[in-house]
Amino acid sequence: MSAPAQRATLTFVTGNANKLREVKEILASSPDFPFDLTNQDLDLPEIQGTTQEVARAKCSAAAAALNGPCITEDTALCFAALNGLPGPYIKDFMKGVGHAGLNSMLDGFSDRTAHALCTFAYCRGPGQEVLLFEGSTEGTIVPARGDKKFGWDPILEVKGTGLTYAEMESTQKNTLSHRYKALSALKEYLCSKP
Ligand SMILES: O=c1nc[nH]c2c1ncn2[C@H]1C[C@H](O)[C@@H](COP(=O)(O)OP(=O)(O)OP(=O)(O)O)O1
Ligand SMILES: [Mg+2]
Repeated sequence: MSAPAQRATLTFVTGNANKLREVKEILASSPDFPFDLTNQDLDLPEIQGTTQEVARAKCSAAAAALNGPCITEDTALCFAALNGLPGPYIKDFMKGVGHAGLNSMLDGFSDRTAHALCTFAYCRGPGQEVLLFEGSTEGTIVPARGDKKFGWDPILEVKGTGLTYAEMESTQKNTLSHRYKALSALKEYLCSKP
């Protein structure tokens, strides 16, 4: 009887326990994912710039710090009326003004639509190219509804569902979310790689 093939390990660098939980939940239904996922929380600088620039810089820094392959993930919340802002700066906005403040920022605008944008970045090691995989989900900014356990989930009502992310079961969020779509793209790449 032959021993089971040894699977390589891929480190997901994040300090966000909810991201890690969702990524594990999504990958649980993907037995074909070609890596065992581990996690490290590294304190990495997050630069200012486009979502792609932020994602590349963070993943390069993570691969250098780990001296090995890794993935990182950046999530932006982009308001149409504000040309995509807060975008990658949503963490500071959440901390600074919270759900009610994010709603107030759109008062005076007729357009309250937004999209959640997830960017996975993959780097094979220090100095190597960073590859990006994006996923986006459309919605509308609404007064908070549902469980307050994950970030801005209560204020994004997902287009076509009538529900905020926070009102959904995790199984529903994990089949239509920005994170699910970006992770599917990453998975497709990793599974097709020779
Ligand atoms: O699905 C989500 N539903 C609701 N809120 C979310 C989601 N995904 C990220 N978030 C929050 C966390 C943080 O306030 C900001 C993104 O900032 P971001 O730098 O990507 O995340 P982070 O610093 O918490 O973790 P990490 O160590 O991976 O950088 O939006
Ligand atoms: Mg961060």
